[in-house]
Amino acid sequence: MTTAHAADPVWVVIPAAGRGSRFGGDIPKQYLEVAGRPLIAHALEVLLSHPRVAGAVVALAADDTRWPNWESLWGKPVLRCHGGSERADSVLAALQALPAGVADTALVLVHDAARPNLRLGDIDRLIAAADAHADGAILAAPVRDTLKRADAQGDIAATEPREGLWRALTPQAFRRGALAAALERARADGVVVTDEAMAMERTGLRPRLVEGREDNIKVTTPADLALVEFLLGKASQGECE
Ligand SMILES: Nc1ccn([C@@H]2O[C@H](COP(=O)(O)OP(=O)(O)OP(=O)(O)O)[C@@H](O)[C@H]2O)c(=O)n1
Ligand SMILES: C[C@](O)(CO)[C@H](O)COP(=O)(O)O
Repeated sequence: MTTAHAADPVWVVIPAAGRGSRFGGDIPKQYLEVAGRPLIAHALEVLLSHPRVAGAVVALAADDTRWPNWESLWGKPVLRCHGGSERADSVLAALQALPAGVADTALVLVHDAARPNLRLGDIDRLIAAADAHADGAILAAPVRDTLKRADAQGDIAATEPREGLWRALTPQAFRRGALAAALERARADGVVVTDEAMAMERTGLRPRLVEGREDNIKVTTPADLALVEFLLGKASQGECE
């Protein structure tokens, strides 16, 4: 498998077609206003501000009425497509919606719309790792807590070893053609992959883990919102770089 060259343009895919069922509420969480802007705007803008990034495709729900019709940000194209019933379907649809001139060897960064607190330093290190590692790379955070397995009653059944365990974050960086093929293969096998790396691992590849910021959190429940609001406020003041 070929590796990307350091000057090649990188494209961004943002899965943003989720319903936010765990979050609840009437507004899909990706459109909740946080630190003065919709959640989806924060990560999209920091990704598009990176000099290697050429543009983005955002996967939206077919009945999405809240997309602000951005067609470009930072002078770069922001395209959109309809997502699917699973996150992986939305990612695959966005890969297929990339402009025709984007090569199969082009590096694509897949990033959750629900992760607004992304920093340029993490993007830099992820792209550098993916440029150099043919199997791709993902941002991740080492598990620092003791892990317990629950029984049916919600009591502790076991303590699981945490050595070598990491929490997968996003962006996850892979080459367009290889990622699309891996996602199509998982779909054909009837396997729902929960991240892009899982699809690539299924084909025998071993993507590189790149330690990312612990505060690159995914807004999943209302409890996450206050923390993200605080973190984005600090980021806007130039802190926590
Ligand atoms: N069919 C789907 C499901 C999820 N996503 C996106 O994938 C990201 C991470 O998913 P998650 O946090 O689970 O979002 P939701 O699926 O909306 O949340 P829930 O599982 O609570 O419904 C989100 O940006 C979400 O919009 C997507 O594009 N298409
Ligand atoms: C892709 C991801 O954010 C990596 O941790 C995670 O798998 C998304 O899970 P979700 O249940 O779709 O939010």
